[in-house]
Amino acid sequence: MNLVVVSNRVARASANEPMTGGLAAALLPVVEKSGAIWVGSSGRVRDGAQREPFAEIEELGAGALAMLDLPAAHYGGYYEGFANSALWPALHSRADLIRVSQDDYHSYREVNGFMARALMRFRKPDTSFWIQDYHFLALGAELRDLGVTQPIGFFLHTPWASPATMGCVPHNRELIEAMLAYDLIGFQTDEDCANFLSYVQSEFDFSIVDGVVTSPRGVSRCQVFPIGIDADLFAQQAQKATAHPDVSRLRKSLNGEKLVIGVDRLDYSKGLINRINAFERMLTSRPALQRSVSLLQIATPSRGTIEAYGNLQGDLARLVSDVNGRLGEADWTPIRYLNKGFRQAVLAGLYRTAQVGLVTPLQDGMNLVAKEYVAAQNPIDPGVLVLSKFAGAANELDTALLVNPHDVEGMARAIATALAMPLTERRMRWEVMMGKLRRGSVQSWFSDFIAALGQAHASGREAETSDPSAAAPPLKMAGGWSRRSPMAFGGAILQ
Ligand SMILES: O=P(O)(O)OC[C@H]1O[C@H](O[C@H]2O[C@H](CO)[C@@H](O)[C@H](O)[C@H]2O)[C@H](O)[C@@H](O)[C@@H]1O
Ligand SMILES: O=c1ccn([C@@H]2O[C@H](COP(=O)(O)OP(=O)(O)O)[C@@H](O)[C@H]2O)c(=O)[nH]1
Repeated sequence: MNLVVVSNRVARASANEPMTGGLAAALLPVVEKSGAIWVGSSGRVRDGAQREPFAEIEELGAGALAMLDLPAAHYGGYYEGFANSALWPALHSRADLIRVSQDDYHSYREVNGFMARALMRFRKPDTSFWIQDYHFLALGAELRDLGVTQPIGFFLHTPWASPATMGCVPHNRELIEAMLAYDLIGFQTDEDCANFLSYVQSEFDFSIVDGVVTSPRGVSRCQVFPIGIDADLFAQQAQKATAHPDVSRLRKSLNGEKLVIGVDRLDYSKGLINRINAFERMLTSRPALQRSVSLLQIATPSRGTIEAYGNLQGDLARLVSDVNGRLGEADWTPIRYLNKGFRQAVLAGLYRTAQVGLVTPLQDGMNLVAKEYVAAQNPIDPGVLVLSKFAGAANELDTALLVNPHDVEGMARAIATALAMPLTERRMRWEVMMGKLRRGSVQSWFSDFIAALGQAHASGREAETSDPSAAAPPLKMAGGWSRRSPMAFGGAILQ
């Protein structure tokens, strides 16, 4: 089978540099092995109307990585604008942070259309397309407009918020209707899938049976596929990484202190302000812990040109400096705060050094850091994961200490409990989590989705041919054509 995977951000196997975000980190090893073509943004833009999109193509395992220069006139409106200042806040239940213009929406649609045209170059008769994330909600519909009748799947890496919150996104109705051009729509959790289906139910008069939506665009199956990691590989990396100079220097610098670790993009969804407040609360309400523990918070800069992110960076820097200034001593800094990224081969060793992993997002699609922290632990003496119940990962990692990230006092208590937890309890909790991580690997996430995509496409086609009303010629929808039959395009029939 030929597979084309599409995402905004891609990762280069050769780069050997810190990953920016879980999507790229998760996809790299599996796409590499699958022989698929992975298409995404190069991070560069190009002026003018491009007849043939410019793509830098390099080998990726048995397949290839194609990095496209996106149109200069639309990149900002698409990425910083509609994707990250309308969809991202809404998907993370922060409709109050939506800031977009009509032009941003136009740019978002332009880039989705541009990507669809660019993908035609990689299309063969047996190609399946797998589109990733909220940057490309309308890409499936754009591909159908170009006559693509092959399987097209979509996976959302973020949460899907309540219908009321998603209803705050400008143009939500036409955008979500366009999503029904996908054969398979994948979510991280049952709650995300249920929220999506209740939006569809409340806005449209389409049949929904067992997660299958039948609309004039065709048949779309909605299903849950929690993304995983390669836990055993991560465990090996962590063991090796203890010899890395960055890790051994950290160990030496601890002088017997315990370590709590947080690793996040600098994003308001990650709950960083509440986390720092909770760590401070733990130290002030339990003075005996002062000097005996510190927090290493890695906060990798992200989407820095967006106002909400810039504000957060300033607020966080001030808060950390205030806590360190008030509580620190000449020989003890309560919070070691870093605005840079580490390669996973080093990160794995940092996780293993820490007695507590602190992962407390206000909302998170999955949160791979939580899974990586668990996988990196020494089985003989594992650390404790303190995990927000609003991270997708909490569904599987339910023997972590689950916390409400809005409850600062509760989090302070949980961190103190984690620091004092006896070995037998730590082992018992860790073994359960590690077993689940092994069973829900990123490899099975990938192959389960691809298998379900084939089935969804086949059964959708079957349903369309057995339903007399589906035998009608392709339906012209407000936003394009249905997938019911190939359409003429540029003088040729594209199949
Ligand atoms: O590409 P960026 O704008 O720099 O952002 C990085 C990625 O952030 C989001 O990651 C999500 O995917 C993870 C893997 O499934 C998941 O664990 C996490 O909860 C999500 O936040 C975003 O969805 C990606 O598109 C970005 O590339
Ligand atoms: O310095 C860093 C910080 C993070 N990461 C990786 O970035 C990903 C973050 O993914 P997660 O799902 O936790 O959150 P996202 O940033 O995608 O919202 C994880 O795989 C981390 O290993 C990394 O390689 N180096």
